[in-house]
This record gives sequence, C-alpha cells and structure tokens, in this order.
Amino acid sequence: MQKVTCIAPVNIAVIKYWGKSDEDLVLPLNDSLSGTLSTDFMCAKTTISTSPALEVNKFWLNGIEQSFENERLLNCLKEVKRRANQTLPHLNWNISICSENNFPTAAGLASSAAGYACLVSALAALYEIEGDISAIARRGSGSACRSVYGGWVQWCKGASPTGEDSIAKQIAPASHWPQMRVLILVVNDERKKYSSTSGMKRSVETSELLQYRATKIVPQRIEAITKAIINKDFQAFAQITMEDSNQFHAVCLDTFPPCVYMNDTSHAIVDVVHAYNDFKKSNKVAYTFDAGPNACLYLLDSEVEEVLSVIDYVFPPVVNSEGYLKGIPLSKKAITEELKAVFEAKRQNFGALKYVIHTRIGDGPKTLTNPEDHLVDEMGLPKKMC
Ligand SMILES: Nc1ncnc2c1ncn2[C@@H]1O[C@H](COP(=O)(O)OP(=O)(O)OP(=O)(O)O)[C@@H](O)[C@H]1O
Ligand SMILES: C[C@@](O)(CCOP(=O)(O)OP(=O)(O)O)CC(=O)O
Repeated sequence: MQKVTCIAPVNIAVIKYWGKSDEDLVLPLNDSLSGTLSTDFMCAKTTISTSPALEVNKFWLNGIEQSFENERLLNCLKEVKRRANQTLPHLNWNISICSENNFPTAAGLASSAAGYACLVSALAALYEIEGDISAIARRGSGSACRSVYGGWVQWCKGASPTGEDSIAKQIAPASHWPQMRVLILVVNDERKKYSSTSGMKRSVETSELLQYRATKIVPQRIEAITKAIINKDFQAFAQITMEDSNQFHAVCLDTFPPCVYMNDTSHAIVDVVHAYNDFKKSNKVAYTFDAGPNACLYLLDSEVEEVLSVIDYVFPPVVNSEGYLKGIPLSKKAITEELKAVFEAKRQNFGALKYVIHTRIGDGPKTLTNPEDHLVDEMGLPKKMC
C-alpha cells in the first residue's frame, strides 16, 4: 500500500472572487487576491492511500464516509491522472481519501479552499506530477487554487476558454510582510444556509452590480492592492480590503432573491473597526467577510493586543470560556479608560463571539513524511471514524 499525507492552508481573500463565467471549468468573472494563513492553527490534512487490493474508491471527510460520486472531486482526480506518467504502476489502482479539517467545515471559513488544495497536493505527490497544480485545485473549488501557494496570492482569471491560464501566482511570500496578523472572529461556526457556489450562481443570473464590479472595479483594485502589499502600505491595503468586502456584500444584496451572509454581530464588528480607525486617525485594522457572518481582521502585530482589548470589551466572552482565544498565544491587555469611553455605547451581550483565532500569513501545502501523520491504517481505513 502506498500512502501520501499533506496539509494545506486556508486563504482569506482581500479582493473577492464571486461569479463564474464557466461553472464546469470553474472560471471566474474577475481576478481575486488573498493572504494564505499559517497551517500552524488552521489547516486541512489529507491522506491518500492506494493498493491493488482496494476494491472500490473511498472518501472520508472528518470521519464520515462521503460519496465518491462528487463531480468536483472526480474532475480533480481525472486532471491529475491525465498529467501523470501513464506507465506508473499504481495509476489504475483504487484510492482511499481520508481528510480532516482542524476548524469548522462549510461555515464560511474557507474549508473548501484548504480541502481541495490539500486533496490536489496529495494526489500530485502520489502520482508524481510536477509544475503548477493551481488549475487542478480550481476544479475542486475556485478559491482552492489560491491555497496552493503561501504568502500573498493572485488568481488570474485568464483568457483561454479551456481554463489553462486561469491559475494562481504568488505575488509575495509570507516572509515579505512578517508583521501582518489575522484575527478570525467566529460569530457562528455552523454549516451555512446556502453555499458560495449557489449564491454566486444566483448573483451572476440577477445582479447587474456584479457585472459592473467585475469589469470596472476589480482590475484597478487588484493593481492598487498589489502595490500596497509590495510597499507594505497598511493604510491603502486596509482601505481597499474593507471597500472590497463591502462591495461583495452589496452584490450579495443586489442578488435576487438576496444572499444575506452578514448578521447583526457582523455589522457591529464593522462599526467597531471604523470607530477604532477614526479614533486612531488612520486605518489600523481592516475587516473582510466571506460568505458567512464571521469576520476576518487584518492588522499589524503592534495593534493586536489593543484591538483585542476593544473586541473583548465590546463583545464580552462568556465568563471563564475555555479556549476562547486560539492560535498565536497573547497576553491579554485591559482596555484603556480612553478607549472605554469611545466604545461603551457599542457594548453587546455576552457570547456574541464564539471564539477568536489569532494567526498570521503562512506557507503553502506541505507533504508530511512521518508515518505517524497518516490518517489511515494499513487497510486504508480511517484511524478515527465517527
Ligand atoms: N478537507 C476537505 N477535503 C475535501 N473536501 C472538503 C474538505 N473540506 C471541505 N470540503 C468540501 O467543501 C465543502 C464546503 O464548502 P463551502 O464552500 O460550502 O464552505 P467553506 O469553504 O467552508 O466556505 P467559503 O468557501 O464560503 O469560505 C464541503 O461540503 C466539502 O464538500
Ligand atoms: C466569498 C468567497 O470566499 C467565495 C469563495 O467561493 P468558493 O471558492 O467556495 O466557490 P466555488 O468555486 O463555487 O467552490 C470569496 C473568495 O474566497 O474569493
């Protein structure tokens, strides 16, 4: 039996992908750009095993068996095999895929991005394919193509009808802006009501604003935010990030019937970030929201303790809640009297935030070589099953 295990990161877009020009090939209407988050705290992990003795293909996600008849998964498998050396002895053996996310799945926290980047990385290692694999990961989930690289990554929409040039490229490595930090404010970690896939399909069908955004707004924004990242200009980076998140959710509301992803707590977070930046007289923190109520805050390490003191004050955690602050350890700082006065009227009920993940920009997928890391046993069955 041959086994390969990989881990892959989540990415959070600062210029959002929303809308396809081709559903099957997963071709986007516009370029997008994201930061890849460290795998130290959030990642997908996938083991693929193969043996001539496996009678059927199998797929487990988070310990639960899934149907293998999943078009996106089959497209990824077909593409990897097409690029493999056709004389590989194990090319036609059945496979067992076992994957786990160490963060909530399908809750708007980019699990499909990490999941498909991980699947394709493991398949590429198993079938020894070389070169760019982002176009293959894209067939699993569009945003997954950006998780194939670390640091700051642009997904270029491409021009070819075959999708061969719709690929991701790294614009700067994680080491380029080491001060950058990310706070994920988890408002709700349950499965979301409607997927990004169906939401964006409806936007393409009904939103005129989406067409305007894709053709008239995004190209300049990609250029401007790339410049801001290269120059480590947080002021401009934050401005564009917030504007793009707001425009993406405006498109969601312009969709008919509308896709409502943000909730009252999300809007309260937006309000707190603007009040903080106003108080500081410059952009010190930027929010961005994907297809769910959870916020992702980009900020520099010098601001983290103070911003967290404000977050804790406005959204008080349930007392003694264990594991509330996950990720990079922090010594909590009490809010200053001056900030208390600014935020007193904005205070929310206890428990509006479930937990916070403190993380940073990180590298792309990795292959793990320690046999202990494999998620399956000698029979190709998950070591952990639900
Ligand atoms: N580790 C994984 N391996 C393979 N597939 C996965 C994995 N994790 C998630 N997926 C697939 O992605 C689906 C969830 O995608 P969905 O877009 O609904 O949520 P999300 O990625 O968490 O949110 P968003 O893309 O809006 O940030 C799962 O139902 C599953 O099909
Ligand atoms: C809001 C987003 O997170 C949308 C992600 O959409 P998906 O990549 O999950 O959609 P599919 O290609 O249909 O699988 C924005 C982004 O990540 O750019």
